This record gives sequence, C-alpha cells and structure tokens, in this order.
Amino acid sequence: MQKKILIVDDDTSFGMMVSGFLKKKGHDSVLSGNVSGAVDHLKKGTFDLVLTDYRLPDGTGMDVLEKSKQFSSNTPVVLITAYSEIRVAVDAIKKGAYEYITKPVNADELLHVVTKALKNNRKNPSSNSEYISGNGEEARRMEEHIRLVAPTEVAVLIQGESGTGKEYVARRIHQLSNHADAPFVAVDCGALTPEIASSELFGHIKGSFTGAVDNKTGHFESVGRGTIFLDEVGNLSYEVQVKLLRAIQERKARRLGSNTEFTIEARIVAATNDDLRNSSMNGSFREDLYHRLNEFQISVPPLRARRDDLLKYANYFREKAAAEFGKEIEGFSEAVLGIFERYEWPGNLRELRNVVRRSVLLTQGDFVEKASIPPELEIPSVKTDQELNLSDARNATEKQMIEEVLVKTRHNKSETARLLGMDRKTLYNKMQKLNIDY
Ligand SMILES: Nc1ncnc2c1ncn2[C@@H]1O[C@H](COP(=O)(O)OP(=O)(O)OP(=O)(O)O)[C@@H](O)[C@H]1O
Repeated sequence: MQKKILIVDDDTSFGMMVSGFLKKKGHDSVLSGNVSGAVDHLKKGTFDLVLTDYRLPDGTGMDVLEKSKQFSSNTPVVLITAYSEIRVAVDAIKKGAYEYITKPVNADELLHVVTKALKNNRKNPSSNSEYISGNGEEARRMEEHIRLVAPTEVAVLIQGESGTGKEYVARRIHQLSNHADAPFVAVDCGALTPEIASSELFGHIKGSFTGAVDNKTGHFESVGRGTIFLDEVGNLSYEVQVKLLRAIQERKARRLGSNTEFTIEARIVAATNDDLRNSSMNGSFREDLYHRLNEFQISVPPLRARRDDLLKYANYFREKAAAEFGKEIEGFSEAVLGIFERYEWPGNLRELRNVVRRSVLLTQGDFVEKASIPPELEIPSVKTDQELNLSDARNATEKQMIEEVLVKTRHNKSETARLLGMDRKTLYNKMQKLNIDY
C-alpha cells in the first residue's frame, strides 16, 4: 500500500533525492524546508512517517517531533543528525522518536529504517528478535534477577538509560512468566499526550469526548492476561497516574465514559530512564504509584559499564546486519575494537547496533575497518584515556558539560550560559575554542 511520508529538510536537493528514492519504492512524500511548513502539513493530514533533519532554519527536528506527537501520536518520526549530535539523537528517542539516522545518509540504511518504521509504527522489537544476554558480572546478576522475578506476579520497574535494552528485558520477563502465552503490549508513555493517554490505556466509548467517534478498547483491556509494558512511565500526567494507581490497586478499570468495569488481569512491567524515586520525592510522580510499580527493581547498566559484554553485542549486531544485507564479514579490525572499547556510547546498545549496521553496509572487505565507522567515535574519553594531560582533560570535561547543557536547553545559548554561570560571550568563545558546533 502506498504510504505518505513527510520529509523535513532545508537542503532541498537532499529532500528531493530522498523523495525520489521513496517514490521509486512506491511511496508518496511531501517536502518541507522548515518547522513551520512541516507543522502546516501535520495539521492538514496524517502521515505514515515523518523524516526530519535536526537543524532547520526556524527550529530543530525536536520541534517537529513534538508537533507530530501532538497531532498524531502514532506516526513514527525518524531524526537525521550529524554524529557530533548523537546526544540529541538519544534525547529524541527518549522523547518518542522511532529511530535516528546519522549523516552522511546511506541509501540502504535509510530504506531499511523507513521500511521498518512503516511496518510497525512503534519501536517494538518484533517478537522473534533474539534476546542476547551479557557475560559480565553485572549482566549475570541482572539475568538472575529476571529469572527470579519473571514467574511471580510482582510489579517490576526497569531502570536504565535510553537504549540499554529495557524493552528487551521486559519482553524477556514476559517470555519467562506465566503470561507468556498471552500478548505482550508495549506502550510508549513518553509519546502519549495527556489528552490521549487515558483513552489509549483504558479505552473510551463513542461520544465520551469530542473526537471519540467510535468505541475504543484500551491496552489494559486488549492485552487480556498478557503483559503490559509501560515505557517511560514517568511521563504520564498526574491525572493518568491517579487512574493507573486505582487500576493497579483495584485490578479494575473503566473505559472513558462507560459505567461498566472490566477486570485487569495483565502483568504490569514499567520502565523509566529518569530517577523515578527522585521524581516521586519532589512530587512530579505520585509516591504511592511509584511504590506500586516498584515492587522489584531491575537496573540495566549502561554499555560503558559493561565493557565485558561489548564485543559479544558488537559481533551479534555484525552477524545480524551481515545476514540482512547478504554480506560476509568476519569481524572488526583491532583499531575498530580499540575505538569501540574507549568510546562512551551515550546511546548504549541502540547506538552500537546502528554504528555496527552502518559499518557493515560500508565494508567491502572481510573486516570492518576504521574508515567505516564515524570519526566522532574516536574522541578520547576523559575517563579512560589516562595519557591526556591536565589541560586536555579540563577542556574535554568542559566541552562535555557545555554540550550536555546545550542539549538540555535545546541549544538555547542564553539559557545554557545562565546555567553554566557565564555570560553569552564567554560561552561563544569557549564553544569556538572547544570546537563545539551548534
Ligand atoms: N538483550 C538484547 N539482545 C539483543 N539486542 C538488544 C538487547 N537489548 C537491547 N538490544 C538492542 O538495542 C536496541 C534498544 O533496546 P530497547 O529498545 O529495549 O532499549 P530501551 O532501553 O527500551 O530504550 P528507550 O529507553 O530509548 O526506549 C534494541 O532495538 C536492540 O537492537
């Protein structure tokens, strides 16, 4: 079936090229060169996919993501960024983007991501995706916890940075539980606007609010006695938190506008990448709900803390990509392995998978060489490279801090300068000196 894709990029020739490429694959696309144009398109009609560049003349791809979620929360959004902005990509995923692609865009990679996004408009791993467990001590402990808690009815809260594999852990718990013969439903709470969250979770009946043109079954009802995975649960609005708490306590809920209750039989697994305990203490997340969801906590370690597992995952992703693209690649060169080991991997397993997949696409010989991986991975890491002298170390730390704050403030320089306790001019000078390209 022909799909409708919105491409947002101020580089018209690139936009036209992508659009032509998608047309050949039978898809129809609309082009916009800026955020406001994209918003006009999003208001007018629903798209099956939004593909947006990060830097746009009147804003960023994050603005496009936010607007797209507002108008049609199910439409997958793919962000195109430079590798130097990988933290932005990680942030975008947290905010509900489907996937990111790094520049220079590779046609095969683009097609792969587009096809996948159009097939399932959530970042759901397909049910046959293999779960790989790590060998390191931390990974083993986590595995043991999963095995212990899976067959019980205890509510599990999975905590970990974006891309560490929280959804994979949730699926694993489901597969090892007494609910395994029923469905696993993942709900990305981060992508739900407060208006629709309640009806997505609990359903509604026709006419219960403007726009409720049909009856809708919510996830809690449709999942039956399966597992419901509430990803980014910290993002639910206060009102929905109240409903969720009641649903968990009473094991009953109602569709919006209905008088009849249905029973909740599902196993509930939730995940968060913020410190939900903190949010519950400062009042942004209900403490009672936090305790209900957190009967048992599983922490998924970031990739930089599981160096023992890195090679195993890198090889797994390499073999998978090679099979997918019909290539035979024996391994990684020593230089590449060294770079992988020193790099911080802010995007965790998702970033490793994407880097490896692209490198496999680009590799001509038997081994993945340095030329096929993004040069940005080579930035010496402050923590691991002891040969750095003091001034380099200071610069690197300063650079990292400025970049982190820039991402937080969405590149608002005045706000960044304020947060860092310096004036705008000093910030600009530092950015220039440290080669921060925003
Ligand atoms: N145990 C695993 N085995 C194989 N691949 C994995 C595993 N864990 C994670 N991955 C890979 O990493 C990607 C990201 O994992 P996942 O979506 O579970 O992360 P997440 O922590 O839920 O991320 P987010 O917080 O951004 O939603 C997966 O799509 C998969 O490719």
